[in-house]
Amino acid sequence: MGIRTGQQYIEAIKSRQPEVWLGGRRVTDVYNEPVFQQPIKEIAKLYDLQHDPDYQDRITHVCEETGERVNNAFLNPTSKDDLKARSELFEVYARATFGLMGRTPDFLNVVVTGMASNSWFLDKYNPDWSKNIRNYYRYIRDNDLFLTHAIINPQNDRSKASYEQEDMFTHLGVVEEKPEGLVVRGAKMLATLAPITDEVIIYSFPGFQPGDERYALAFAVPIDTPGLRLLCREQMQDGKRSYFDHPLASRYEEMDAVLAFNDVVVPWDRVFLYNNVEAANLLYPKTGIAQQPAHQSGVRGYVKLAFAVEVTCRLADSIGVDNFLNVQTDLGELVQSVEVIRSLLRVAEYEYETTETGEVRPAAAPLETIRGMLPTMYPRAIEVMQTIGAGGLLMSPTGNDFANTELRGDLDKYYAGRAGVSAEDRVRLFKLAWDLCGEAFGQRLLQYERYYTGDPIRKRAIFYNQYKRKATFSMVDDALDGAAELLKNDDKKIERTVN
Ligand SMILES: Cc1cc2nc3c(=O)[nH]c(=O)nc-3n(C[C@H](O)[C@H](O)[C@H](O)COP(=O)(O)OP(=O)(O)OC[C@H]3O[C@@H](n4cnc5c(N)ncnc54)[C@H](O)[C@@H]3O)c2cc1C
Repeated sequence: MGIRTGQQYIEAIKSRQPEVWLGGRRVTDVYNEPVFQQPIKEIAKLYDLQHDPDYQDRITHVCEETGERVNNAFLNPTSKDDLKARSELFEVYARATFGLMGRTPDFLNVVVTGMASNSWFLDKYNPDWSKNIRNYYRYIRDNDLFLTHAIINPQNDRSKASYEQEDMFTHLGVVEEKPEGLVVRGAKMLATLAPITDEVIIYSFPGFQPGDERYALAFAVPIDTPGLRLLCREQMQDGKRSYFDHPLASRYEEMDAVLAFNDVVVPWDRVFLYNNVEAANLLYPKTGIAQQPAHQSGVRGYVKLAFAVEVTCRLADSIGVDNFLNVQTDLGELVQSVEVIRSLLRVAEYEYETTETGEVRPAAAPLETIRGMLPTMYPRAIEVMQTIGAGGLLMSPTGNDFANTELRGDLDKYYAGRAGVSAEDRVRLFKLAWDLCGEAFGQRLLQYERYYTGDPIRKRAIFYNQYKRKATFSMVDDALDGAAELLKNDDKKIERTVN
């Protein structure tokens, strides 16, 4: 089939009945559930872009194996141009959603492509795993599927390993092997967009210990697999709020869910790794599933930061405060932070690495630096937005107020911005900003930037430790050696105090 249309994606959603729980009730019609409907349509637009003549060549390519057109997320990059093709896709999708939807289909499609093109790694442990991931890659590529993932154990007692938790199957683990597949039980989190996807893939960050064998697993199943329960967080909007009052929250809410597996049978041909602590710990470092998706996240994060900064600049301009030095300094800082991330991305793409098998990966250090810096840069942009918007963020009237002719005169007068900015334009802008910096929707976006791919605190510590293993810090020796050399000949001797 190759690239899907938005309508084909919607038909797929309508055809399935995943076990979705939301606010204490079972959702029986995902497509018509108000909170899911607009996000489904936003994802559908991304599928449609693949058929848009203005975008098709930029975000898709003809697959050598099938001759069909497929998304660039399924491209195994073997050159700098391939990386650029990937980057272009990431940016087109990110700009279509202002970077506010983190788990658009490209993200996990890149993960699976990375696993499949490094299947040699799994081959060492079990040739079936390697064959399974390659077949799965072909299946999602040729059917253009949308995946969610859950790689974290639920937050129970983090001081204990999975096997030490009170109930052996609190964290997702294997109960038994059957002829038809593995039976798995327990939970994983935090599957963003799960209710509106086609499939879920399970794998984990490294950190398994001996004793964790039953939890060391990777597999994929359809999202409506019997026994798989999707426990959604509280919705942040009811799906009925107006586009005038909530121009972003009404469109881009990404539902997150804990996945509870109640004796789910995973067919053997969908098992990619199982009962092997070493393989589970090496999956990330060996298969490029850190770097390739981090490229997507970096581009997406860059667009999201740039968007927040643009909103803040327009906010300041609309009420004439960007003539003040303090405001200019804050805005300058934000624009520079966008430039930092943009530059890091370009460095990552320019200083790419080629693996022994010929896969081209964006450089790890700049991508990891983006990962380390965005969790402070994005919240800072939001803080400046709150500071500059000040009380105005809280006093916006609604679309219904503007529609009321009795009020309209007052609104046009009291809510107008600087000369040339009408009341309606100013209020719409402030509402856009409030969705980002005040609404629960915006708080989730902030938390997303901090945690979407693991704990930034530990990740930065790991980054330093890896850096230290390679670094010699030799400039320090050069400086000390130079001074020691001079000391021999010079009269600037060590001063000694004589009592
Ligand atoms: C909005 C959002 C969307 C997400 N989407 C997805 C998704 O689609 N798929 C997915 O799999 N995951 C997703 N995640 C989950 C994300 O991977 C986790 O939030 C992240 O890995 C951090 O884990 P945690 O939330 O369990 O925090 P914890 O690991 O429980 O950490 C809690 C606190 O304790 C500290 N801490 C914990 N353990 C240690 C330790 N050993 N040493 C030192 N300090 C420690 C941490 O620094 C942190 O401050 C998402 C998260 C968010 C917020």
